[in-house]
Amino acid sequence: MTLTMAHVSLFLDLDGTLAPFAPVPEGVGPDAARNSLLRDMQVCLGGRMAIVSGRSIADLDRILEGTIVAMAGSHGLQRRDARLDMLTARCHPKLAQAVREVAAFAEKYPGVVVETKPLSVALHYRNAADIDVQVGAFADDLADRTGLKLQRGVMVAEFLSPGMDKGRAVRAFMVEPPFFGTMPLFIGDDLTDEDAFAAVNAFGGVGVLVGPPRPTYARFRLDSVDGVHAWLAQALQTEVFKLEVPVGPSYRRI
Ligand SMILES: O=P(O)(O)OC[C@H]1O[C@H](O[C@H]2O[C@H](CO)[C@@H](O)[C@H](O)[C@H]2O)[C@H](O)[C@@H](O)[C@@H]1O
Repeated sequence: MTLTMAHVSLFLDLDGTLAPFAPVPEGVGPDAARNSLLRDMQVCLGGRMAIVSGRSIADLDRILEGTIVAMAGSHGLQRRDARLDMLTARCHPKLAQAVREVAAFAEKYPGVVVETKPLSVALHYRNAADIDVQVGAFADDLADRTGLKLQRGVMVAEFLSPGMDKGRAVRAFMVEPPFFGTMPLFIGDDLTDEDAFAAVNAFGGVGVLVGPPRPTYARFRLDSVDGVHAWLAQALQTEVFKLEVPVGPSYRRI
């Protein structure tokens, strides 16, 4: 499948898609080559490009050096539109309690990293021993007691205000200029990106999964972060997005 750039809006996840994983969240920093590629892509698409991430917008600006205009951060709880207007959800009244309880849980398990964000708290256990079961029980209970939404990703449990996700963020961009009326393309790797894959499908667009095949709403696949960079560079040169590797019928959820 080949998509002419002039008809496309591009939505990109950050961690695992544009940036390789690091042991801790702050381990991801600015990268001159990546940021220059994204800047060029934003210009080439006439601003029809947005980063859609679980990170806060302030953190995205740190990593991307403030060069990208449209962004959804904190899984859509924060959104900066193409006119630079900011929309931010209210902080959940039980967030402070969740931060305390997550910190207390982390003290029991070496390697667990707590990331406190403006509108959520994430418990990362990428570097901890096999504690999936303990995290699962703790996270379900905390979400039940606080009313916070539990968002699971790969080796992470995050607690945030209910009501938003990456799919809703993509939908919000798609009804505004300069995105309105174009075909959305979403590139992402994590479970949290599935809402966005489903959203682009509803707009007649296409999702691209980064990494090995898995059950997904995405229709195409790229192998790795390096593969995403090379694919974006090729698109800039040719002014078309070429989608060559289907995700495989047995993995398609739709
Ligand atoms: O939606 P994304 O842009 O993919 O962001 C998802 C989360 O990414 C970050 O955590 C992940 O990457 C870290 C750095 O590589 C890694 O240490 C951690 O284990 C991963 O879960 C970020 O820190 C989170 O805030 C984002 O929600």
